[in-house]
Parts: sequence; structure tokens; C-alpha cells
Amino acid sequence: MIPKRDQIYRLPHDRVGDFTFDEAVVDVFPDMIARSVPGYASILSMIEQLSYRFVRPATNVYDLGCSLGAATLLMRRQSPTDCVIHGVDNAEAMVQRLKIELANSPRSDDVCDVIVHHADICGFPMTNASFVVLNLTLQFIDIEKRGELINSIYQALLPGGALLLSEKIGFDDPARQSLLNDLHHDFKRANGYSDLEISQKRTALENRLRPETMETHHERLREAGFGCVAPWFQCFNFASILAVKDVESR
Ligand SMILES: Nc1ncnc2c1ncn2[C@@H]1O[C@H](C[S@+](CC[C@H]([NH3+])C(=O)[O-])CC(=O)[O-])[C@@H](O)[C@H]1O
Ligand SMILES: O=C(O)C(=O)Cc1ccccc1
Repeated sequence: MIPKRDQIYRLPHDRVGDFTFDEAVVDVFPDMIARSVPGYASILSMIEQLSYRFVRPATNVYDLGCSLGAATLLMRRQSPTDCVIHGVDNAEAMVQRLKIELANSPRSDDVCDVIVHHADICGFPMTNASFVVLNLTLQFIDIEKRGELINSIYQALLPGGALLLSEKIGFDDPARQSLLNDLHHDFKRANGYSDLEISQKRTALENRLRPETMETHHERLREAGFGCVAPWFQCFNFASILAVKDVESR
């Protein structure tokens, strides 16, 4: 299917409201995220590769903030059939669309089950997990709730299990912040977004998406208990970190 082009912020809005994952966004989401997040396709492809390494037989996999299931569907190709992948998202329109997509895809015995949950990832019960994905989702969670969420992921993971965390990141150094922000906007412009679209979306995201520095993410992951915290990808102001729970942990 050819993705519908994102034109949500093309015309001037009288008042730009806070960004929401509603029906209109869901309709254009694959195009929006591909043209807005530098490295998105590479990150997804590496999530598939990492799932091959980390997903263990008879365990749970969690895709937190799964949107339309891009990561879920790739991980399913690499997961043992006795696993369960849980896609969790609190946007009703996203969850509905993903459920339709899964219902329409032919069921085969050689893939594991996928369960889609319409739920807040904060407080969502997780257990017996070998691999957890937070791909561009933590950035939308209230900063005060992020520590508890990361701790709960750590507790749900089996020894040797891993969390993949991708985020839009910020920088303490104002020159670096401004340079990488400009490079991100150049990326969007090169992908066909106008200055008006870029600026209206920026306003819409101001209160909704709160980037933190790599140092803050690193510290939070270490504090939760992760023995190995490895940033493995950065493109402009987007980065991805792999955090692994020690094999000899409890
Ligand atoms: N509290 C919450 N609880 C559950 N879901 C939430 C919450 N807050 C936000 N979301 C959901 O997190 C997703 C973020 S998009 C993830 C891309 C995907 N991971 C991908 O690999 O394509 C990234 C982006 O749009 O930049 C949306 O679907 C929200 O509804
Ligand atoms: O568009 C942006 O500026 C972003 O930071 C990424 C994004 C992509 C899709 C939905 C919301 C934010």
C-alpha cells in the first residue's frame, strides 16, 4: 500500500493545538515518521536484528508505544513461535488500525502471537520479558514518570534481557543544540516539508514531546540496574540506546 502523504500542517492553522495521535495522524503516520525522523528505517531494521539475538523461547516481548506495529511486525519475523509480542499504545485510533491490519494478515502457524493492548504504558503489567522496545515513545511520557517506567521494565526483564530505547535527544551545549536542531529541520525540508509545516508541528509538539540529554537517559538506565548501557545509533538529534540486564542479576 502506498502511504498517504502527511499534509496535516501544510495550511496555516488559526491556533496550533497540542499534537495528538488521532485519526488524521494515524492516516498518514508511516509517511510522517519516515519524513520526520532521520534514521527511522535503520533503527527499525536494527530492532529486527536485535530481536533475533535477544528474544528467547517462551518469553514475552513488549513494544511500548507500538503505533501501527512497525517494530512488532519485524520482531515477529525473528521470534520463536512460543513467544508472545505485546504491542501497547494508548491512542485508540492507532490500536484500532493495527488490530485491523493484523486481522487482515493471513494467520500462519510459524509466527508467534501478537496481542495489541489499548493501554497506558505507565503501570502496564509486564513479566517474563526477554526484549522490550521503547522506540520514540519515552519522549511523550511525563518526565516525572520516566524513572518508574524504566524501573518497571528492568524488573520485568529476565537476566540477559534487553531494552531498546530510541529518542529525540537534547543537548546542554546551546551551540550543539542549535546545530543539530537546524540539521533536523534541513532533513525535514529535504523531505518536502515547508517552513510553515515545520514551524506549526514544532509548536504542536512543544508541550507533548520533551527530549532529554543522552547523559540523563544513561543515568536513568544505570540507576534502574542495567549493567550495560550502549548507545549504538545517532543521526542528528535522534539516538538509540541498547540497555542489557546482567546475566547474573536477579
Ligand atoms: N502513555 C502512553 N502509553 C501508551 N502509548 C503512548 C503513551 N504516550 C504516547 N504513546 C504512543 O507512543 C507512540 C509514539 S510514536 C512510536 C513509533 C513506534 N514505536 C514505531 O516504531 O513506529 C513516535 C512518534 O510519533 O514520534 C504513539 O503511537 C503514541 O500514541
Ligand atoms: O516531527 C518531529 O519533529 C519529530 O520530532 C518526530 C515526530 C514524528 C512523528 C510524530 C511526532 C513526532
